[in-house]
Amino acid sequence: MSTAARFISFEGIDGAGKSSHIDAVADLLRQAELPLLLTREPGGTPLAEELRGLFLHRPMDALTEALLVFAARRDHLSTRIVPALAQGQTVLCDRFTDATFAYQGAGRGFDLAVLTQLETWVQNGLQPDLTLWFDVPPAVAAARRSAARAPDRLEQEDTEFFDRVRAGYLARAEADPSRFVRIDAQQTLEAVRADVLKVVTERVLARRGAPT
Ligand SMILES: Nc1ncnc2c1ncn2[C@@H]1O[C@H](COP(=O)(O)OP(=O)(O)OP(=O)(O)O)[C@@H](O)[C@H]1O
Ligand SMILES: Cc1cn([C@H]2C[C@H](O)[C@@H](COP(=O)(O)O)O2)c(=O)[nH]c1=O
Repeated sequence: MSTAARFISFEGIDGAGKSSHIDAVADLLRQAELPLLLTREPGGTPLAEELRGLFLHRPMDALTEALLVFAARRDHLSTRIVPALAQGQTVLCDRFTDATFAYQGAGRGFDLAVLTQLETWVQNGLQPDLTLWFDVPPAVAAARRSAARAPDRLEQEDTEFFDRVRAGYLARAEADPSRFVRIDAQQTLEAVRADVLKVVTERVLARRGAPT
């Protein structure tokens, strides 16, 4: 049997619903007494949270976006994620590098080879063990967002942008099918939650104690 996933990322276009389910995953894992780090990107450290504020609200080109998210990621990895994994914690991360390939790569059209190079430099081979991709049509996500909050800089992009971002996630999922699990996020909140908790039960809790 494979080992339990310990680095888990949550991905999807803005408004897909992923943030609504991370707390439920954390509750499930805490009940099983797993030590947890709950974090997000861009962000997760004081420096990376400052970069997040700039990223979400200041105008900038695609290369600047990519450099900022990878700078934030480097600090996040070296000061929070890598130490947490080394201490045996399970890491739940709201977005990671797949977002960069989807948003800056597919959405903005930025050079994927450059992103791959940055990914290699910054992550040195480290990837999530499991990525839950909350997949939803952009029109559904836009309706959810507009009912919930004022848009930030990325959320002001049009439906075509989010169509490309969604296609970017699909490409990443197809390139790494054992890491990705697609969640049909168009369902009700309850149905999505049931799917998410089933995957986490199978890929984390049921595999605890399996030989490495
Ligand atoms: N399955 C669902 N059905 C209906 N509404 C939903 C569903 N999932 C989430 N929502 C609602 O949609 C809104 C956006 O959800 P949420 O903030 O979890 O999305 P998100 O993917 O984390 O977005 P972002 O990445 O932009 O933060 C919230 O108001 C939430 O209650
Ligand atoms: C990590 C990462 C994120 N983004 C975008 C995606 C979202 O629009 C925002 C983050 O907001 P959220 O409410 O925390 O989901 O940032 C990006 O474009 N590139 C990235 O690498």
